[in-house]
Amino acid sequence: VSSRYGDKVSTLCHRAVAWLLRLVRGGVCARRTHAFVFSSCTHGNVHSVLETFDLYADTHASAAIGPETGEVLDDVVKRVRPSRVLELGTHCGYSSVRVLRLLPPAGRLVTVELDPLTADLGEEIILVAGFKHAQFQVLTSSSAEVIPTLHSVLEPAQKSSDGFSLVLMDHDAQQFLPDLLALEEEELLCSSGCSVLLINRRQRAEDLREILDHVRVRPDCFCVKMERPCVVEIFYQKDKAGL
Ligand SMILES: C[S@@+](CC[C@H](N)C(=O)[O-])C[C@H]1O[C@@H](n2cnc3c(N)ncnc32)[C@H](O)[C@@H]1O
Repeated sequence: VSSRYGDKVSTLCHRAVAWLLRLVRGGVCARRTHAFVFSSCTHGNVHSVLETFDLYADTHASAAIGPETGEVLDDVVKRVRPSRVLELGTHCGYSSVRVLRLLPPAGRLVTVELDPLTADLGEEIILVAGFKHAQFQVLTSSSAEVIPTLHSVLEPAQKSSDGFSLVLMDHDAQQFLPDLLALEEEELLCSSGCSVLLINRRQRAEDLREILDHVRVRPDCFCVKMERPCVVEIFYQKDKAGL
């Protein structure tokens, strides 16, 4: 019994150390990326901000989706023309800036970041790129905690809203399915159509297996619209006739 107890304690310790390392490394990565972009880009110039991120990523480890996946994201934003976008996983704001620059004048981005310091750094970069708080909101929270509160963030003055027509998930692959289900449960996915982009960081099919298996057994409201090694697009529509 005591050896089993010891094993459990040791597993917990390993997990705690791994979590701390992820937190510290993540913080360092965000601070370095932010410092480089902030000091090297032309403030107020979106293209310069994105170019500076890409320049940084040429020589350093970077959490930003980068130009290749960024172009896939751009194509989806141009096709969907969303008025409300939800991003899970802000980091330093690279993908937020990519999305914001393509939104219509009335479009809004809500972006969620778990780590408070990273959220502040990301928000600053979005402002440096020239966007205003009327166009975006950074929420510091875990996706699971924030989703049930999003109705009030979307349309504070109204009881109901159309929900998000684009969701970008680039936070934690293990959260993709629970968060998708929570968004559906809360009726936060636009019923007339919502594209959900899943960023497959490790480009491993098994990382997305759970969510794709779920989607494929529900053809009444989901379909897989695009499947690339680094990004998968799921399309949600409540009314099957439109699929
Ligand atoms: C890969 S980075 C996002 C990169 C960003 N999309 C870009 O292209 O610049 C993932 C971010 O998600 C955050 N994150 C991880 N799990 C999360 C969760 N459950 N809820 C919200 N944010 C989370 C991490 O702190 C990290 O900053």
